[in-house]
Amino acid sequence: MEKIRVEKLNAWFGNMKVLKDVNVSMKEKHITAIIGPSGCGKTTLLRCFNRLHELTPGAKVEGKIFLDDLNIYDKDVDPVMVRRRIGMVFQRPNLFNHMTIYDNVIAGYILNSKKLPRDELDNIVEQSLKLAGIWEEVKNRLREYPSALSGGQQQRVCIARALAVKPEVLLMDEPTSALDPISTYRIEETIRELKEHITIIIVTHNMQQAARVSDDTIFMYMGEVIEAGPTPQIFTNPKQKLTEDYITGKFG
Ligand SMILES: Nc1ncnc2c1ncn2[C@@H]1O[C@H](COP(=O)(O)OP(=O)(O)OP(=O)(O)O)[C@@H](O)[C@H]1O
Repeated sequence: MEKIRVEKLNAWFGNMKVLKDVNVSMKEKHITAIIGPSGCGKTTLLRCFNRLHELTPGAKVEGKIFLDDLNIYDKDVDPVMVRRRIGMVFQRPNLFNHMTIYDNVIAGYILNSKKLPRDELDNIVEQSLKLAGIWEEVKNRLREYPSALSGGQQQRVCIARALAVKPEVLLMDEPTSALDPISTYRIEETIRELKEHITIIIVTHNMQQAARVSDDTIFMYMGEVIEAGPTPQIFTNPKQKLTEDYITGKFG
């Protein structure tokens, strides 16, 4: 089933058009990878999904993105609600250093002044850290600060924090680009486990990673979607010459 559908999406930074008539969709509880050479618009497209792009001064978006039946760019849609339903994990771990690991996981609740009973919060923290595959490593360290954790552990706490508010979609912008191979492997494992619960869209520079983790792949070039389809087909039998040239390393 389709979870997200993009229709005639165009985006700008000032006068520079960086997304050109993008039409593409993502299936529910699938992992969709967005690949393409540097500067082709992967991150911009990702940031349109939770209405972050428009926060950059001078940036503009036109077109529609449907989350189920809701066009998130409709005039009366609240971007904060969109960001609750569509969470995001960034390239580098960005935990709040002055907050404990526990408080970081429930930061979404603290920042929204949403008061929940302690045992409910405890439960959210445990479930989120379990889903992010880091519970065993931090369950006795919840009152410590993030700086006590490795980069890979911090990134998994970031994933837990994003999951804690129970989003339907998780956006990941090169989530392992700052990590060593073992941490990368563990995050990829976590991503694959998460798809049982959630729809995932991941931007990656790393084609092996796209091939390893994703069900579907979108190939972009100079602001356009060139080809989208099941990952095995994109990697072994692409329809477009440009896709084939990129996949086989002729440019990139
Ligand atoms: N804050 C910004 N202000 C102006 N232009 C920007 C800004 N961020 C990105 N761009 C430009 O928009 C275009 C698309 O960038 P985007 O970051 O979406 O590409 P990308 O495919 O994610 O690249 P990379 O793989 O290098 O991260 C590029 O030409 C880039 O230089």
